[in-house]
Amino acid sequence: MPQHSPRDLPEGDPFGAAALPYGIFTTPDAPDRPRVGVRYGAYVLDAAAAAAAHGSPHAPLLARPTLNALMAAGRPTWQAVRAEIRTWLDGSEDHFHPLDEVTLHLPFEVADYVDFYASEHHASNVGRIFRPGAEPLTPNWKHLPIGYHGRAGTIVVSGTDVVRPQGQRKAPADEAPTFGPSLRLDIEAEVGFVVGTPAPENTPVTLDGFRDHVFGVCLVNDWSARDIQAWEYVPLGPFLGKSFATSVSAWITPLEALDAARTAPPERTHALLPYLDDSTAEPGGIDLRLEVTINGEVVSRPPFSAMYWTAAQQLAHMTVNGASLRTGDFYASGTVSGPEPDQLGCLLELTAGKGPYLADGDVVTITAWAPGPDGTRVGLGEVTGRIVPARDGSGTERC
Ligand SMILES: O=C(O)/C=C/C(=O)CC(=O)CC(=O)O
Ligand SMILES: [Ca+2]
Ligand SMILES: [Mg+2]
Repeated sequence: MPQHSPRDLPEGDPFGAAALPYGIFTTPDAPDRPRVGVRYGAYVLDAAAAAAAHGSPHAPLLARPTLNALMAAGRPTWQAVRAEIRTWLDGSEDHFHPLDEVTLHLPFEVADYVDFYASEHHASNVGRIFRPGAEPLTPNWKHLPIGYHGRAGTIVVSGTDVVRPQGQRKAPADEAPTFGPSLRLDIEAEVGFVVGTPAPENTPVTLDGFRDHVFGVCLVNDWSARDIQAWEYVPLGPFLGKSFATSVSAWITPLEALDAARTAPPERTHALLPYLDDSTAEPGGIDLRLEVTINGEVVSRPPFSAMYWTAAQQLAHMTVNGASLRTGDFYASGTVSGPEPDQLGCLLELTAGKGPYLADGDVVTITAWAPGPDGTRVGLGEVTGRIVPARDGSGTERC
């Protein structure tokens, strides 16, 4: 049944009271006034307007063009605001806007961006393709969550077109590199974690500190130009092959909404150093069911519960050297791939390195949901993007 009023939430809607993700939106009558919204079914609750109408002390955190002020306010405030929002859901209908009548914006100002490599299935598959003949997993892989620093300034909100990147490519058999549009443009289905509470330098975040620092979770597509990447990445890792654009969903799901989806990570095959040892910590895995479609056709259903390294371990690792955390720091899980052939999170793996990769005009959409309390579902929204031709206008066939 379509939702004619915010009060008619359809049974089983994944954007019910158990989810309540945050975003930043504008309405056509006030395009210059981005503010905090909360998704409820097919509607966006204007949290700033509802807070003002209810005399909430948190109104100033919500009448903002990004989530950063709310994110910086810390976990007790996140809990208080979420509890208040639940009481506003049956308030004035004037505070709700149909989702298809609003514009959604990049929900937070990104500070630093790190991308990890936490799926054993993905890392092994990619290792076999990129480094045939070598051990697929490097000797450090089971001892630390491998990551690299990405480009914060090119993170874009879902719905933004992605211009096919250009750069140097050189296949092993080529005599010299050539310059041009990437011919092996790929996706990476990932889950992102948004830091709210900062941490000063030289105070590493423990596994238990994860909940106090991470505000919420979103979906990520780490677009990857495999030809550029394969030629440039030795020895310092990914650079221009990934820095042209990274798409994130418009909705940030509060960590608390995923409590019922917590699950034990895969069994650890190697003893971990104390700061990463999660054998006695609360279950660090999260049961998120991702689905990847290209031009409307499902190509994969990657299970996030299969990730070897957890988001809590990644945060502990990121800060163990004394590095500080800022509000808006953002880290992505790494490509989510499961053990089955229909659970792989990128075309490199789905096509065993042979392609085809993305063609101009292709639309890639990643969605996900998690089990919520009492048999409900918690939707994570979607991250979508369309490939548009390289800036030099050269046509690129499906390749
Ligand atoms: O060289 C490799 O093994 C591959 C590296 C990546 O593609 C990096 C990356 O983005 C990792 C990930 O998403 O899991
Ligand atoms: Ca990645
Ligand atoms: Mg990227």
